[in-house]
Amino acid sequence: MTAPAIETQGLTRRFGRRMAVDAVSMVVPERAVYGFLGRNGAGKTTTLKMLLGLIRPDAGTARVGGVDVGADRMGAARKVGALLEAHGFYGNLSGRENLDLTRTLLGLPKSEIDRVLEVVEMTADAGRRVAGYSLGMRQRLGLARAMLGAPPVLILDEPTNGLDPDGIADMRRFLRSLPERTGATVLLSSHLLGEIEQTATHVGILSQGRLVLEGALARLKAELAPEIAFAVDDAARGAALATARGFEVATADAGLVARLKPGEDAQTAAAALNRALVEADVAVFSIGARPRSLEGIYRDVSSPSSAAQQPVQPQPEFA
Ligand SMILES: Nc1ncnc2c1ncn2[C@@H]1O[C@H](COP(=O)(O)OP(=O)(O)OP(=O)(O)O)[C@@H](O)[C@H]1O
Repeated sequence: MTAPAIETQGLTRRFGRRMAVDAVSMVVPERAVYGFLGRNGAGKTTTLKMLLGLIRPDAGTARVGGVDVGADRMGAARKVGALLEAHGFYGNLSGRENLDLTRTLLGLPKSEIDRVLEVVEMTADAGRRVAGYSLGMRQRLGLARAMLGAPPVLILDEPTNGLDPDGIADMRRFLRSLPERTGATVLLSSHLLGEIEQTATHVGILSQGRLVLEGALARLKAELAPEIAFAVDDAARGAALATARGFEVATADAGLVARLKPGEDAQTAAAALNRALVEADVAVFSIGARPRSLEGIYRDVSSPSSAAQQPVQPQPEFA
C-alpha cells in the first residue's frame, strides 16, 4: 500500500483559550478528492494552514506527500499547491504574467505556464488583464498557480466560494476529473454538504475542531443503515422495548426512531418491533422506513449540541 497523500496525528491548535483544532488525526489516500466539511468556524482553514506550514500546531504532526511538515517545512511545501481565500493577483497584469511571477520564484521552465493554463482551460484568456476576469476565472487562475510544478497534493480552501451556479458546476466537474488527469490528490474544504457529495471520493467532517467522521464516501453511504419511525402512544416505553431488542433508538415527540444495523432487513425488523410493541400494549399508529442520508449524518455529527454524544463513530478505514 502506498503512503497516504496527507496524514495527521493529534493535530492541535489553540487561539488563546479557544480550541480551534482539537487532536485531529486524518488520512487522505493518494488520488482521492477529499472533502473537508464543517460549519463556519469548525477549524477547517486552521487545519489547512497547519498542513501548509503557515501556522504551527501546538501539538501533533502532519505529513504531506510523505514529508513531515514540522521537521521539513520547505520539503513539505514542495509537495503541495494551495488555493487559499486571497488570490493576490496583480490586476494590471495578464493571467499569463501573473503565473510567470510564481513560475520564476519556483524556478520552473516556461512550458509549465502553458501546461497549467491548459489544465484549467484558460489558454484563450491568458493574455487578458486579470482586472477584467470574472471571479470564476480568477479561481481557475488560482488553481493554475497552485498546479505550477505539478505538486502531487492540492489544498483548496472553499474553491467554489463566490462562484455563480454555472461556475460552481464547472469547478466541480473540473475537481472531480483532476486525479485522473494529473495524478494529484485534492483536499478541498467546504461548508456545503451538497458540494462535497457531488465532488468528493472521501469525506472528513470537522465539528468544533474535532474530526467526527471520516471515510470513503461510497462506503459511508453503503453503511448508512435505514431507520424505522414508529408513531406510538408511549414513546418512552416503546423506546425501552426497542432498546432491549438491540436497536439503537431515538425518541421524538410523535414516537420513536429505531436505527437498523447495516445489512439488516427493514421489513423483518419493522414487523418484529411492531409485534413486540403491540404485545406490550403500546399502541402503534404508523410505521415508516426511511433511508438515512449523508445530510442527516452531517447534521447529527456537526451540530454543536450533538458533537459530544453523536452516535456515529469515526470510520478510519478506507475502501
Ligand atoms: N488567527 C486567529 N486568531 C484567533 N482566533 C482564530 C484565528 N484563526 C482562527 N481562529 C478561530 O479558530 C476557530 C476556527 O477557525 P477556522 O477559520 O479554522 O474555521 P473554518 O472551519 O475554516 O471556518 P470558515 O469556513 O468560517 O473559514 C474559529 O473560532 C476562529 O474564530
